[in-house]
Amino acid sequence: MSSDAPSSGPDVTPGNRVRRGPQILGGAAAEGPTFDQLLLRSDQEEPQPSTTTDAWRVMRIQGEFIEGFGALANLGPAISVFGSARTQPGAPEYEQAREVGRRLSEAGFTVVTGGGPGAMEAANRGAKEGGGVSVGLGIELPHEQGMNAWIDLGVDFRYFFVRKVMFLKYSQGFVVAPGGLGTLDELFEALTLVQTGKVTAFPVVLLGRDFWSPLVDWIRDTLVTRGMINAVDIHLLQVADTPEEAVALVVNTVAGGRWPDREAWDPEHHRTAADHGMAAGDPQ
Ligand SMILES: CC(C)=CCNc1ncnc2c1ncn2[C@@H]1O[C@H](COP(=O)(O)O)[C@@H](O)[C@H]1O
Repeated sequence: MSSDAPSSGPDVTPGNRVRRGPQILGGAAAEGPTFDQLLLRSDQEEPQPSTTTDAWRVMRIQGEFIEGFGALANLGPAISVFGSARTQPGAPEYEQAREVGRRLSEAGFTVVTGGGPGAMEAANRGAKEGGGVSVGLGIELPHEQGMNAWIDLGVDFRYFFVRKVMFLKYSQGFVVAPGGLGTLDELFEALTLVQTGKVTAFPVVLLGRDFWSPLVDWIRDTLVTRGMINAVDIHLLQVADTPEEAVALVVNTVAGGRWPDREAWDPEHHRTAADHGMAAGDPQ
């Protein structure tokens, strides 16, 4: 598919490595409240009929996990790319996310995104341009936008939390482009899971030093200084200036196995990233 191909629909030509083709699970267009909204609203606000009680909802949530696991089970090595839904085509951030998608697919990774517009679309588009497999894990939203046009395998989720499990379970690392609350949510979910040892060897690379430096500075100067996190935790993040650097960091970390190796880390002596050969990814 050429880089200027119209966004007319996913390329599911024979020979695509994902034979499953586009697959939409769960709800698409959301008329009325979404499933997440129904789950999270208090039953006190409005009495619920028995078929929409939380107990029944658990069965639907379970079904969504089963469908998601089934659809994604054979994905192979994958990296998730997050970033703003509002990044416009042609913007530097869009082109960078696109290059990340392309470089990841050229390195043999499936590219997973939230399936939406902006940086998600850019990364999916880059993945297709690089000849790789492009996956979108969509979410039912009050104002549904639909999956972007650059996806081989699309799975729509009703519940944000189910979808977040899929990102973590089926990718080996995250590249995070500039974004807003949704992007920060995905970023901090991953960091928390690594910090608490629920996930190991999971690189998280922030793309765009200008954008991310104030956050990294705040984490170091406030969270570390005030004892909210350990000094070593800052090394859970790696910052990249360019798509090339971001992809190199994430790919090398995945290839290297366990990172951050918290057992080998010596918090007492606050060893630097350079001691571990991680200077390239040291957040400055
Ligand atoms: C323009 C607009 C609001 C479109 C919404 N359409 C979306 N479609 C799919 N995933 C989304 C969407 N909005 C937010 N997300 C999730 O949150 C992240 C982006 O949120 P944000 O724009 O940084 O906060 C994405 O990585 C994605 O996983």
